[in-house]
This record gives sequence, structure tokens and C-alpha cells, in this order.
Amino acid sequence: MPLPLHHARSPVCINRILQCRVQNPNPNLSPPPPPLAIEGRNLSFSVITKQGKLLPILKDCSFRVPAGELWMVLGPNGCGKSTLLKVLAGLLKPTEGTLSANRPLSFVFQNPDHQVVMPTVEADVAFGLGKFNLTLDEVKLRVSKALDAVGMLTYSQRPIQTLSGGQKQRVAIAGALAEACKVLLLDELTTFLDEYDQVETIDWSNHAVKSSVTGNGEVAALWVDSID
Ligand SMILES: Nc1ncnc2c1ncn2[C@@H]1O[C@H](COP(=O)(O)OP(=O)(O)OP(=O)(O)O)[C@@H](O)[C@H]1O
Repeated sequence: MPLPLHHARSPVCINRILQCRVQNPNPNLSPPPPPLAIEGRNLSFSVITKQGKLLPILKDCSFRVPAGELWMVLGPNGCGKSTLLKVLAGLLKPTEGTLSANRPLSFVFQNPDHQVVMPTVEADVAFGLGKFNLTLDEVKLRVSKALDAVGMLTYSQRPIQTLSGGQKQRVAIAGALAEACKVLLLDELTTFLDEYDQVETIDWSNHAVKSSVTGNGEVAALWVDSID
């Protein structure tokens, strides 16, 4: 399946991330590059095992994700994808290297049932906005723009339990967009989805980060997923 994305593949280990952006053959005519939203330089992360040995998990990992783009990092189980996301989210401190990521930053997890909590689509996307001191009209506007960005606006009143797994993932992404996140970290969203929902979720996620309909400015997304 051709993915309409820039993507980075890591067949063996995440420290071999390759940057896959195609260079413009005539840089004099090209527009200025979009600002970077996430940049990791020479990131390493190690833990000390119970036996007192240093166990490297990420090694010398460098990558740059511009605003308005969705990048995928694909790798086998245990290669360090979740660790990379935790480092990006600030949950783990890199042992070496530097990192910058625009804020606010939101996580969307692999099991949508752990993330969508309210009875209807609209209520779920509005749930996270309670902390922002917004008027009711502002909440409604943010919710409808975010749902529109992921193609779920017509589902606003639908009970959550009637949605497919992929639709629930899109509602979870809309919740993050409604909170005006600048960086989306998407952790193995395809795990519980059938093939159709996988393609839809990737397409709509890509659309959402490229779209300005949320009014957030451009969002960048880093999606990690497993490959056999
Ligand atoms: N605190 C820790 N102590 C020891 N080993 C760890 C620790 N955290 C992660 N690891 C190991 O580092 C490796 C990478 O883990 P990580 O969860 O990042 O992999 P992953 O690529 O996300 O895997 P999966 O695709 O199965 O989710 C694994 O071998 C894991 O056991």
C-alpha cells in the first residue's frame, strides 16, 4: 500500500532512522522550508539493569519533523519505538543528545477504548477543554473544527460504542486537536484496526496535520508502528 506520507523506516533498530524527504532539485525556486516542530539530535537513552549493566535502548538517534507533516517510524517489536515517544513527551530524560518539540504536545494511544471516555463523540472531544476556561460557543467551535479535520463531524451525536475502532481513533485525535496541540504522538494506532480502518486512520491523520481547519496553525505528527 503506498503511504501518502514521508516516513522513516527502521528495519533493525531505531537508531538507524533514515530521513526520507525528497530534495527539491532547484532550491533557488523552492519556498522556504516549513519550521521544524520536532527535532532530535543524537538522542540516546539507556537504562541500568538489575545486574548493574548499562542497557542502551536508543542510540544516536537524529530526526527532524517539520510542522504540517506526519512522519512514521516503523520497526520490529522491542526496537525502541515507545521509548522514543516517551523521550519526546518528556516522560523519559535522554541519556545523551538534545531535543526540541513544540508544545502543547498530545499522546494518542493504541487502544482507543482507553482514551475515549464520554458517551457521545461531541462530548468526548469537548471533555479535555474543561481546563481552558472557554465559553460554550468557543467549545462548540473547537469541537466542530477538530471533528471536521478528521472527517467525523457528521458523527457528533453518535454514541461512542457504535463507532468502529478506526473512528474511535479519529475521535481521540480530534480531542488532541481541539486542545490546540502542536505535536501529536501516535502510538501504534493500527494495532486493533482492520485493514480498512488502518488506511482510513492514516489518511485522516495525515489530512488533519496538513489542514489548517483547526485554527491551531500547523500540527506535526510522529506515528510509531510495528512491522514484522
Ligand atoms: N526500563 C527498562 N528497563 C529495561 N529494559 C527496558 C526498559 N524500557 C524498555 N526496555 C527495553 O527496551 C526495548 C525497547 O522497548 P520499547 O517498549 O521502546 O520497544 P517498542 O519498539 O515500542 O516495542 P513494541 O513494538 O513491542 O511496543 C525492549 O527490549 C524493552 O524490553
